[in-house]
Parts: sequence; C-alpha cells; structure tokens
Amino acid sequence: MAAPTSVDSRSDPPATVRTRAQRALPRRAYGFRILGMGLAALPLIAVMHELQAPWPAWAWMVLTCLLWPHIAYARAMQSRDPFLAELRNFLIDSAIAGSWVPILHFNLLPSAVLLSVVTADKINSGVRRLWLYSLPGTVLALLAMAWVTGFAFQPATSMFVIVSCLPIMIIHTLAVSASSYRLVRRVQTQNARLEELSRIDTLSGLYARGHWEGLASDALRHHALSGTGAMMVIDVDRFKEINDRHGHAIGDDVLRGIAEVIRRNTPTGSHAGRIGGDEFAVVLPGSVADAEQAAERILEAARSLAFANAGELCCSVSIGISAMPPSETDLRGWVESADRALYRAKQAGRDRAMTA
Ligand SMILES: Nc1nc2c(ncn2[C@@H]2O[C@H](COP(=O)(O)OP(=O)(O)OP(=O)(O)O)[C@@H](O)[C@H]2O)c(=O)[nH]1
Repeated sequence: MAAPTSVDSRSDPPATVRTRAQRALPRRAYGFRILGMGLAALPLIAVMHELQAPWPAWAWMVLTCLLWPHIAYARAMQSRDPFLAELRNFLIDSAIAGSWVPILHFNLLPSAVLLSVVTADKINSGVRRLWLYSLPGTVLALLAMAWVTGFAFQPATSMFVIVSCLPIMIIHTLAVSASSYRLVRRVQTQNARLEELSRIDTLSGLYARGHWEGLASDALRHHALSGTGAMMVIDVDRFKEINDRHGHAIGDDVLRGIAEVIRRNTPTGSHAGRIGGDEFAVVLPGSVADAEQAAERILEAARSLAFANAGELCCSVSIGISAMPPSETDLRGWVESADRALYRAKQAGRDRAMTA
C-alpha cells in the first residue's frame, strides 16, 4: 500500500542521487500508505462487523490502518538510512496484511485484495525481489494470527463486504497506475535527453562522431543511387599554437566559431559533424564543384572570424574534398580519401582547399 518508486537496487547510483532517493522514498510512500491502509480499513470494518469481532481486533485495525502510516513515516525519517528503513516498512506492511487474513476468518475477497495489493506494491517499488523477501514475513504473520484466532475459516464473501472492497480496488489501483505513468513519462523524457546528448557534440553543436557516421553512411548509400555527393574534411590550422598562446577557453571559442561557419556555408541536406579535436567532416549533396564553392565560402568566413577576448587572433582552416566514390564503397574509404586531400592542403601551406 505504499508508492511505486524509481529506485532500482540492481544498479549503484551516484551518492547524490542515492541521497535524494533516500529522502524521497519515505515521503512518497507516506501518502500512498495513508491511502492504502485507510481504504483497507473499509473491508476490515465490514467483515469485523459481520463477525462481531472482539475489541483487540478493532484495536489492531486502528493501530495498523490509522496509526501505522504515521509511525512508519516517522521511523524512516528519523533513521540514519531512510531508504533502508522504508524498505523495512514495506516488509512490515506485508506482515500486517498477512495478519489480517485470519482475523477476517479467511474471507475470500478482502483477503485476496489485501494480499495482492501489498504484493503489487513491492513489485511497483522497483526494488529487486522485494516482493519475494516480503513473503516469509507475510506467511509467518498469517500463521501466527491464525493460531491466535483458532484457525477460524469462513471464506464466503457477502455483497456488503464486496461493496466495501471496491474503494481499495478502484482508487488504490488508479493512484498507483497514475504514479507509475508519471514515472514512465519521466524516464521517457530523460531517455530523449540522453539520446540528444549522444547525438550532438556539446561544444560545437554539430553532430557527434558516432551519430555523424550513421548519417554519412546513409548519405553514401543515397548518393550512390544519384551518383552525386561530396565529402569535406576540415581541420583548424595550427590549433595547438592557438591553444598554447591563448588558452583552451579561446581554443574552444575557435571551434565553436568554425562550427558556426560550417553550418552557415554548407547547403541544405548537408550533414556536418565534429569527428576529432579540431577536425570536422561534412557530407554534401550535389557535385564536387558545389562542394568546392562551399569550401571557398568556409575558408573566407574562417579568416574573418573575430574573437572578443583575443583581438589579434586570426584563424584559418584547411579543407580536403573527395567526390562520391564511383561505386558504393565504405564510409571509411571516402573519409580517408578526403583526409589525403586535406593532408595535401596542409603540405601546400594551409588555409586552402584541395580535391582528391
Ligand atoms: N581547446 C580545445 N583544444 C582541443 C580540443 N580537442 C583537441 N584539442 C587540441 O587540438 C590540438 C590539435 O592539434 P593538431 O591537430 O595535432 O595540430 P595543429 O596544431 O592543428 O596543426 P595542423 O593541423 O598541422 O595545422 C591539440 O593540441 C589538442 O590538445 C578541444 O575540445 N578544445
């Protein structure tokens, strides 16, 4: 009758995450325990009324349904390890449910509802095998209470008791489902964010290498059909010197500036990525002549870049261009061909483009 949580004991989360989860778990469980135990009181009252139960049964109902949720919360929050204390509370929940079955004289519907609700709570907690660990305590509590009540057995459920079971079956199930839904939505959002992070190079804003390679392979297959397309590899000239003279922060500004230059000067349908420290690659649609024009624009724009914190800094790039291979080949071969052209551009004095 407690909350579904996002905690999974299979993995070892970082300390900060774990501390947050430690505090969050008892808080989340508190509301659900009040709801679950409170709603469970209805069938208990109905059956005890039918059985004319003795006062200790009523006292046990008040203690477990009305007081226990607050005791459990206080226990967990005052504990050195609220997460662990809350796990113990989960186990006590199950034992309490087990103890109720004989008090109800094994009345079929409320017994089944109570046991399935507490077991489902363990599964929903996300803590591996918690439901399994809770079973011995449940069975022991059930047997102990059965011994106290003399194994009284009256499984038939009246319409009055069936109706009293409806609130816990409906409201608790919906509340747990809503909580699970929120959890799933959060995981989906986080997954989308993680995917975004793996797709985009955070410094340059261009595609990260792995994702770019996927796009470039697709483009290679696509361009093989049309017979056009070009690969461009761009490397910042003497970037080590820029770092050494102006510092890494300015070096990063240069990389960002070049990335922006590439973005602005390549045609729609191009895929630009950062494939190394100061190396970028672009797959372009169209002919080699189109790519050479784009390269000239990039060279020009790179020369004109200005940096607020390094007034005298001028930068340039060298570019290697390779035409679409005559027959479809692997991406690596295409990039290496453009790389060889880039090497020649560097050898020829940098700040220029060469075509393979
Ligand atoms: N600021 C910064 N520097 C980086 C980053 N990644 C790699 N580098 C640096 O980039 C430099 C790359 O230099 P090289 O490619 O070896 O050579 P270069 O100085 O550019 O010389 P040429 O390519 O021959 O013109 C190295 O000094 C790396 O430390 C980064 O993300 N930020």
